[in-house]
Amino acid sequence: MTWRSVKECRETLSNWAVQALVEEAELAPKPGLVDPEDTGSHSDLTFDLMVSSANSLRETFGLITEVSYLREPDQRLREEIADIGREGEKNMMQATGGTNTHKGAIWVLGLLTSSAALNKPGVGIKGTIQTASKIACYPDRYAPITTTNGSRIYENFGVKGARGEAESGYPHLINIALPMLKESRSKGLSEPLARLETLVSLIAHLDDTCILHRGGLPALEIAKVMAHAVLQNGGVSTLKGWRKLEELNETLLERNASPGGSADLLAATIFLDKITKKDYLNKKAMSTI
Ligand SMILES: CC(C)(COP(=O)(O)OP(=O)(O)OC[C@H]1O[C@@H](n2cnc3c(N)ncnc32)[C@H](O)[C@@H]1O)[C@@H](O)C(=O)NCCC(=O)NCCS
Ligand SMILES: Nc1ncnc2c1ncn2[C@@H]1O[C@H](COP(=O)(O)OP(=O)(O)OP(=O)(O)O)[C@@H](O)[C@H]1O
Repeated sequence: MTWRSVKECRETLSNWAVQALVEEAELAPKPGLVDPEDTGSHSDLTFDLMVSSANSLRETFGLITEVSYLREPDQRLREEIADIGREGEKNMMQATGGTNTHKGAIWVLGLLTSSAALNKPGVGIKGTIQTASKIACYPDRYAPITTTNGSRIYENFGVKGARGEAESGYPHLINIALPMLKESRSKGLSEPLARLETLVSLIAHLDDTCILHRGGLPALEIAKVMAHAVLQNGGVSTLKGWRKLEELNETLLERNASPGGSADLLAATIFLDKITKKDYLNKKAMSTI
């Protein structure tokens, strides 16, 4: 099986990446994060801004798809998509008037769209993640030497954040988010509840540098404990679990903390879910050779 053309590949994958970001933003009520009901811990973000930022990234994901199309993962590809990703960050900053809406999301969805474009469709979720990780492991030789929230966190806490998650093969996608989405659906949860449960399970496990840089280690620890409490009390589809989710939200707001890394990995989970949809695999997006 293969794509009919690079154009089809580009349009399909960039649409799904943008759609995954929009669906992540639309999910509510997310603790500490921007959604249609409130802006969580973010005084400089709105739901409309998240959606227009997501749409402004279609070109970035499209270009990444195009340069990756049926290539091998190698150092040159890594550097080409790093360049496009950095340009995408600049465009995002322009589209939002200087606010970071999707930096972490550009990183993970950039790597995944690149991987999905260079692999043939049908390689599956694990294959797509493995190649994305392989690309991330090549050194980014032209990365500007600047201090970022992530670099400060690494110096202070030794936590590797978004880069470490990619280089180690996305363990929180493989071991936490994807199994939780599957399990929640098989228990009969509605799609929004299954996604919310997936987000909570990510918060319970991830060393999220977004929480760390806003609230320090105490915020990260309490967020994990309280997210675990949601799951231990039956999850988001039960009254007790829902109360715990509200408590988690209140605590994150009190500490001005936001699980942006978990939100990015939820968007990645939604994207990966789309690439295994049967209509895409059987007929819609490709021909069989
Ligand atoms: C690696 C990245 C994220 C930069 O790291 P940096 O230290 O500057 O990130 P910073 O801390 O400012 O933001 C990272 C964001 O990642 C997310 N995040 C935080 N923790 C985690 C985690 N444990 N796992 C996954 N994502 C996380 C959050 O949204 C957070 O805000 C990336 O932006 C980058 O290197 N870009 C260069 C362009 C590039 O190579 N692109 C390639 C594909 S597009
Ligand atoms: N729905 C969402 N709400 C808020 N953040 C999200 C959401 N979805 C994804 N994110 C991620 O959260 C990160 C935004 O975090 P944050 O606002 O803390 O930005 P920052 O620039 O790291 O911090 P600061 O604004 O404090 O300097 C982005 O990298 C983005 O990918």
